[in-house]
Amino acid sequence: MPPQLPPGVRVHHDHTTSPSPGSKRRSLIATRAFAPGTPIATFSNPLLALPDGATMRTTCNYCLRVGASSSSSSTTDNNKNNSSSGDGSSSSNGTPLRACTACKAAVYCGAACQRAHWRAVHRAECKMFSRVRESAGKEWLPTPAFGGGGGAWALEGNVEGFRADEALWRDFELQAAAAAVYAGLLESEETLEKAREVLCKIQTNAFNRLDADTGLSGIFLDVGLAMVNHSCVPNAFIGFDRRTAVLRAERPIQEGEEITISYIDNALPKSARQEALRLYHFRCDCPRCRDDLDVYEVCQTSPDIPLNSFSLQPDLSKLRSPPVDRSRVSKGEIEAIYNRWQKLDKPKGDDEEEHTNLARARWELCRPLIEAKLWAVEPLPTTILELATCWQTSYKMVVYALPLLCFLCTQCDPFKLVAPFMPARIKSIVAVVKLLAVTGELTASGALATRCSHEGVVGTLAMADQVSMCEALLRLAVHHGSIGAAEDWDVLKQAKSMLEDVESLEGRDQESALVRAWATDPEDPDGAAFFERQVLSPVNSLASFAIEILEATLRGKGLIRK
Ligand SMILES: C[S@@+](CC[C@H](N)C(=O)[O-])C[C@H]1O[C@@H](n2cnc3c(N)ncnc32)[C@H](O)[C@@H]1O
Repeated sequence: MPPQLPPGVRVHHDHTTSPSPGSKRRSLIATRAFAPGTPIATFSNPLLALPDGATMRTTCNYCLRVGASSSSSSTTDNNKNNSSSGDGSSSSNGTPLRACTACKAAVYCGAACQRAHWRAVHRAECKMFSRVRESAGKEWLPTPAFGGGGGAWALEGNVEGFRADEALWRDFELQAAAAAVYAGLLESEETLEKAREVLCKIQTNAFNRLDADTGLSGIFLDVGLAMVNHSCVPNAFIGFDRRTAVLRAERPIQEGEEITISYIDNALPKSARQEALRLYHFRCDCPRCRDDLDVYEVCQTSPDIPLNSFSLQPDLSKLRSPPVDRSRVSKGEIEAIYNRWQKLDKPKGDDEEEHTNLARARWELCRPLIEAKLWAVEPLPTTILELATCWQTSYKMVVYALPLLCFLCTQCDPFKLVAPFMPARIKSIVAVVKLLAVTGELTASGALATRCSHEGVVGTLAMADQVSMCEALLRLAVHHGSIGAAEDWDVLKQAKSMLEDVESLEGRDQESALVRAWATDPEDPDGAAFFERQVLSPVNSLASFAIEILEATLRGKGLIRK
């Protein structure tokens, strides 16, 4: 039985090339045209939706939102006949989780999620968990990442490919044996073979939803969504909202066109992408791989460039012909830089000094990219982002995180992710707003210069209308977030709530009207001039200090006064 597919998509079977290597077998095809950002299809009846092992006790087992740690002494209702709305709508972010009183393995953020999970899967597994708990004599047990059967439809498993990977196959053999014991099944060769096949299918078709910003965690497998193939220049992307996955267009999609997503971080250099795709057992033949294109080359031809008229990179000519000097560094050198960068040891804890030392080593490795101004080429943007993330929570460095994030929003993100509604772009903008809230207070109290020795940063912030900057940036985030993300996405909810706060400030009627005029029509002359002068200009000015701040901090010269 083929999977039940939502409207908007169909499965295409590649019969002609069936067993040939490189054949995609099945693909998901659009049954109508989709504009960038539009939802293509929603998948809300997953075969598997589990927290992963590490987050099992901190994630609601039904809605998969992260909560506070679980309490095993709970007395939650485990009434098997109880029906409920079961929509799992309670937000469990930070909510204490309660364990099922019978098995103590599954945890929930509330009774609605517990009832819904009971109906969906838990009634079939609860007794088994209890039995294993009794025989193991432990208070609680992890849910095995094995279940659901995976055989509801003939999912691709690449079993022979996995079998050829000795270390991984040994791991699958162990997991399969453990799963058979767990499920109380006879450890016959037939059972173990089936279990291994299920593990291969999960590995091939499930999505890992771990995302600290959304508060989502876990493994998600839907047999319809599992028909989407990979491309490093995808035309679609997936967003998760609790137990639902929404497939959205990233680029314009025509009726009859294959829908593709990226299984990996597609901004990585080619060999790193190939390594990341190794577990999927195919050789990618997308244009990025075929011609070994870098992010700027992919960006230059992206049909999404015009969407940036309403963004922090509204100069579309920069996106069409990026100001980079490729002659200074070869693609082979970039591969080598990335490999060396990845091998550097990461600090185990939160020690700021250790993180700065790592950033210093990474920054030096990136020097050829810096000299060629290839700001959006990995591993440079990740080096900057990780440092900015570390500085955001540092009393000493928080102000310096602002130029770094402005730089990422203007010089890196739009080239890496051309569609402005991509969640990573929105996250960076909201991060800038949060930092402006800090610098705004420091400016108002006169304390900014005591926390930042860079006169350019202090001067720019002193001259800026930081509240209007926040308002305009939040409008960008809310506009694009409403296109590319779930309404319930924490970052979007924060942006909406901060926008309400800013709009409710008194004495800003004129500024608010101009921001609104620009947000309604970016071509409106007064609104556009206001955005250019009060938002874009200070954001670009702050961004222009990022590299010298990084050089000064990471090359040990102390922060320069400019
Ligand atoms: C999630 S499944 C996608 C659906 C799959 N084509 C099928 O027929 O079931 C992932 C598997 O599809 C195949 N696949 C995905 N993208 C591909 C691509 N671009 N080229 C060739 N095979 C691909 C690989 O075998 C991969 O392990």
